Amino acid sequence: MTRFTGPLCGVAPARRRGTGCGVRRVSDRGRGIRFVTGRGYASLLARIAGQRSRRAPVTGGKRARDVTQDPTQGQGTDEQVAEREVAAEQAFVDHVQAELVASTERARRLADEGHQRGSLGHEGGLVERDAMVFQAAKRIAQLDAAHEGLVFGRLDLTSERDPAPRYIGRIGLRDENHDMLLIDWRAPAAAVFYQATAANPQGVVRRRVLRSVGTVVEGVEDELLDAEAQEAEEASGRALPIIGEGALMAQLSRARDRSMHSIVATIQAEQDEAIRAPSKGVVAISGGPGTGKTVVALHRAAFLLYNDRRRFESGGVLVIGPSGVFMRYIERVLPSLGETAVALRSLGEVVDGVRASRHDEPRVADIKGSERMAEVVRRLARQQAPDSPREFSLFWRDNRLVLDGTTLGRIRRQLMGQGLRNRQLTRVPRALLDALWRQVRSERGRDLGREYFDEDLLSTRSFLDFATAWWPPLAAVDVFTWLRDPDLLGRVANGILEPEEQRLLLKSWSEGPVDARNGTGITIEDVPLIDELRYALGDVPAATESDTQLDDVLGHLEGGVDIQELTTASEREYAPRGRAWAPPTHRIEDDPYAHVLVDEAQDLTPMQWRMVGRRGRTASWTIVGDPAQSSWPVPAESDAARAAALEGKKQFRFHLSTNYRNSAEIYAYAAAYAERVGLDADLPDAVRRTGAAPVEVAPVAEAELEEAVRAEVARLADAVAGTVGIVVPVARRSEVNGWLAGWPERAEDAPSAARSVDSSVTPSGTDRVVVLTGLDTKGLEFDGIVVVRPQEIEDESQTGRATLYVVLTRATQLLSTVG
Ligand SMILES: Nc1ncnc2c1ncn2[C@@H]1O[C@H](COP(=O)(O)OP(=O)(O)OP(=O)(O)O)[C@@H](O)[C@H]1O
Repeated sequence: MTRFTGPLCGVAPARRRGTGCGVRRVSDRGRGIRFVTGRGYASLLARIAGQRSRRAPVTGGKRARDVTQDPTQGQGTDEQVAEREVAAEQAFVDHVQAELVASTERARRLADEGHQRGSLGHEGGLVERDAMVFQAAKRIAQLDAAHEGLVFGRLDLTSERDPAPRYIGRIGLRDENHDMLLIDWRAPAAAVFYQATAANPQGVVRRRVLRSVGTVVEGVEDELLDAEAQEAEEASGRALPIIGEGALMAQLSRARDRSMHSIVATIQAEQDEAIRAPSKGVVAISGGPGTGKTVVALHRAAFLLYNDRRRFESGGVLVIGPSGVFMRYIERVLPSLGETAVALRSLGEVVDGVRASRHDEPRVADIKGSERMAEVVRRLARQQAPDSPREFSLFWRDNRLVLDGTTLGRIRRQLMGQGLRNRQLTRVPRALLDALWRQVRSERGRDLGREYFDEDLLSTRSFLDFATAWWPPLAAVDVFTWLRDPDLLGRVANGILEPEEQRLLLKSWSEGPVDARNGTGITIEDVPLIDELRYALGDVPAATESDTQLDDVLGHLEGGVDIQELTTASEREYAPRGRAWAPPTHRIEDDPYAHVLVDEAQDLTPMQWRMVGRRGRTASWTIVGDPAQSSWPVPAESDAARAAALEGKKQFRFHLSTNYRNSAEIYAYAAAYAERVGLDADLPDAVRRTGAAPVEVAPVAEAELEEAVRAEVARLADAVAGTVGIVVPVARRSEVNGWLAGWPERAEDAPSAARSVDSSVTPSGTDRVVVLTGLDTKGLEFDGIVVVRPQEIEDESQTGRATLYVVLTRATQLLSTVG
């Protein structure tokens, strides 16, 4: 690709002629397209510039000098040309911002009007209000999110194609006349912004990225895609100067904070293809570390919502990632693209009402993740509830009626054969009454008749107590705790799990009581087991949760399962930020989504695939992963579970080949490690050089480890502007966190270190320096990484080499290992 770079700011000296932007405004309203061309646009800019100078200056950034009315436009030094270009873009951005304010105001008025209609009180008014408030609130949410860098792109096409620039934004925007000001980046008309290359410019002469802080344009970064066309344009008086070093490098070199940012301005062509892939079947995106798989998948979610809003908003989009830290890392990307109607859940939060954040140790995690657990759980779901009565008897009209173990066993098998256990609740009384009525022999009893008999027993306390205790409604979480009984575990795991495996499981479940809602007593690896149980048992009828009396059961079940909806779609959608978690619905029917996006898919265990698969039986999918980063030791078993979860769906594969995260020096080091330890790694090209090779600190004795780590952390924290991660073996996490909490020079960088010594507590989302285990780092990135005792990380699990490879690929600028 031809690029022109000038001595100061990259303006090609030979290309500084020209008299103005020659911009025209595009409208697609009415018949065809209406243009406001050349002179018209110049006067629009002049008008906007005039308005802007009367407004209070925007704080928080350097304001470019306004030179849009400068008659000498097109002449001057490189710096002057750059300033003029920035000022012209600022004028446009100001105009868009003014429109945004007006548009938000219109949406608010609409919402107010909706509320007023609702207060009229009649039903029609309420329905109408809900619809209006829903639409207006959505628009307001979108527009608020769009305030940051709303306008980020500009395309200048050849005059034959379109002499007016096209502006690309996070959302599309029209002015009050419905003229198009800004094209939504997801619209077909914006695709060329990402797909045009120097080899195939598709009519684009210049692609420009606006670098903004809030609403202030700080600079522009241009790419010249067609030098010949540019010459021709300039010859006819249209100036298209080229400024800056290119947007991508500027973006990649920025300091990292604790959040992932949208890449909407610099999406690369191969990434764009994956983002815009059709919304059917399974889109599988692969690629090595740092190739943008996560960020591309998130932009794809935004694309799908834009493209088929009705389908994906009403059906729901579920984004699944490995951990709570990771979900917090990515949570701003979609709102910054104007999309809020997406459920973000870590693997410990996939099941409604269950929220686990702690991992089991690798040996236990391997057992719990294995497909063999599905059969263990199936058997568990058929067990009789511990402490439930084993027989029943009563005298009725001269008869002794008895339900003994054999009779109850027969009834139990018969009911189990008819479907899910909780769904049989309505059939239990009749089945028991049938067996009892058969024993009524006395004339006195028979003469009263069956109907009388049923009614009499259904109002007999001892019978009701027996029936509800013998066949209680069972919540999955409660049944899950039965596994803590060694005898019961031995029965259901017989022939499936070795005694040593059972011992490990019992040990993992030996800690205190369980409260699944806040993760007490359960791990991320337990969640798929609980889900499996939910599906094996069937839903617990909501009304029986607090009251298990049979008459309540009957009352609710005779007329069909009538469970109150606990949250509405709009409640879920407009939950305040940071509370994406929806209250539990407990309904299996509420599990499925219209689109399921799985990140770090290489790590899903077979049991997790079963759990996730249930959420997407009829969905389209996006799955991203890199097999070389997998921490599951039996890939074939996981592949089979994944294939079963996606059965019958067509797969579309995309591969990303450039590493945008690591410096070339760091990635060369990580790739050499992967090769040395025999990982079959997909090795992308790292495009950015820093000149800073990774540092291996000579092995230190245990007594000197803290000081060695402290020195490296200090060196990196001084050298980089952004985040620093200290990555440690699992067994050292608390210890190293304690060190960090005690280093006074890091008090400002790591204020929450003292609070998060317990490994189940994740470090705060704003700390600049944090301690993480190898597994915690999945999907994250830091400017600097200090790896403590890498050999121990490698040795601590069967897949320790893959984990260490992940760790070595997390740094953007500096990497240090302390052996
Ligand atoms: N086109 C792009 N423009 C700017 N930055 C990009 C681009 N693509 C990716 N990045 C950046 O590269 C980094 C890595 O992206 P991301 O985390 O999505 O990669 P990944 O393939 O999921 O990584 P891994 O598998 O190693 O976790 C992020 O900082 C992301 O913003």
